Amino acid sequence: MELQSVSTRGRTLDHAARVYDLLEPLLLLGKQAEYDLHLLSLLNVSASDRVLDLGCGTGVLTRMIADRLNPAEGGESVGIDAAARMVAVARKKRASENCRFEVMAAEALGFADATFDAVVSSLFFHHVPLDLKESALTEAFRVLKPGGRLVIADMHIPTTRMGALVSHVSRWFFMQPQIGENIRGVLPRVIEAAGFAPPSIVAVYFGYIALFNTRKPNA
Ligand SMILES: C[S@@+](CC[C@H](N)C(=O)[O-])C[C@H]1O[C@@H](n2cnc3c(N)ncnc32)[C@H](O)[C@@H]1O
Repeated sequence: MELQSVSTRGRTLDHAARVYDLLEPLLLLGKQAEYDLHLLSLLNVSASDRVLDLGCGTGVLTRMIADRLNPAEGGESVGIDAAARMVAVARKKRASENCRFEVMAAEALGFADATFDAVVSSLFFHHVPLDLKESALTEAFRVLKPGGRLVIADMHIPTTRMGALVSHVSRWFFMQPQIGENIRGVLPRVIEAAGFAPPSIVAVYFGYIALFNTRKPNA
């Protein structure tokens, strides 16, 4: 049965699914793998962790996480994306015992409370308007266990001239007003408003992208 995309006001990438893995390295000058590795070092997964990747696209990060988990100990990496074609590509590249992909909107997660040890996301939050950023983070908080980690890579206030230039060009190129919200620095405020501890923030990729690292407080 053909997968169906879910309805969302986020900017989904069904139309780009086939070429995404070719385009992304060009747009990010091959830097994505570098900051995905940085994100993974902050995440520091244990073999038995259950990890959720929001807006997983073709599942590059979801698979990198799965490689660090042990299914025999319950380790599982789950990627969700609202775009059915992205999920179809991700599943084709790899779906295994401890690595699965679902069509789902980040603002309406179909998982029980306290299911995951960690939630991650790379370049998803600039695809959704402010109220969906808020709902997605409230949902991330709900599905995390107490003490669970949240690590996000996304556009933030540029810290270098080059970063400012790249963010203005990408706002124009992608015609996404939500990028403007990100570069005005809304994410840390929205992360805290969802109940998380204040995130630590590390600038990467010419100060154009930041890694936000925080936890759900212990109950
Ligand atoms: C720039 S891509 C990032 C993909 C992947 N995380 C990566 O780093 O390559 C953003 C993804 O968010 C997805 N998306 C947009 N709105 C969404 C929503 N409300 N819920 C879940 N995914 C969404 C898009 O379909 C797209 O695949």
